[in-house]
Amino acid sequence: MAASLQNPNSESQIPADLLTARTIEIHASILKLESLKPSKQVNSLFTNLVKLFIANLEYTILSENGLVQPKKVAFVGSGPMPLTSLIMASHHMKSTHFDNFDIDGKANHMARKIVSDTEFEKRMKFHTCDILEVKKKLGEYDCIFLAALFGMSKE
Ligand SMILES: C[S@@+](CC[C@H](N)C(=O)[O-])C[C@H]1O[C@@H](n2cnc3c(N)ncnc32)[C@H](O)[C@@H]1O
Repeated sequence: MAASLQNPNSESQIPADLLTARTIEIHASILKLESLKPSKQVNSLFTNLVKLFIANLEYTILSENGLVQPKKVAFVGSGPMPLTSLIMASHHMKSTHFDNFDIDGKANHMARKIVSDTEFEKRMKFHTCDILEVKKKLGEYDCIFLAALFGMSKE
C-alpha cells in the first residue's frame, strides 16, 4: 500500500482525504471477498487497514508530543507478529532501535524469523522475559509501547 504522502511535520503521515479514499477502497475490496477466512488476500487487506490507522495514529500522537525520531523504543508484549514495530521502523522511525519484549519464547522465535535477513534485523531485537522483572531497564527508552491486550490481569 502506498502510505507515503508527506506533510511538513512527519514523513509518512497521510492527509485525511487520502485516508478516507484508501479506507473506502479497502472497504470495497473487503466487501468483494467471498470469505474472511485467513488467506493471502484477506491478510493483506487487513494488514493494510492496520497500517493505515494504528501506526499513523500512534505516530501522530508521538509527533504531536515532540517525539519524532526516538533513538530507542521498547515494545512490550510484541508477540509473534511484531507489526507495530515493523510499521514504525519502515514508515516512521527509520533509524530507531527497537527492543521488543515478550514473555513467550516461541512468539519471539517466530518474530525473529520474520525480521531475519531483512533490513530491520540489526535494529530490531527480541528479548524473552517477564517485563515485571526488568522494569528498571525500561528507563533507558525514549518511548515505550504496550501491546494491545497486554497484561489483562490486575498485576
Ligand atoms: C495480545 S499479544 C499482543 C501482540 C500483538 N503484536 C499486538 O501488538 O497487539 C500480548 C503479548 O503480551 C505478552 N505478555 C503478556 N504478559 C507479559 C509479561 N508480563 N511480560 C512480557 N510479555 C508479556 C504475551 O506473551 C503476548 O505475546
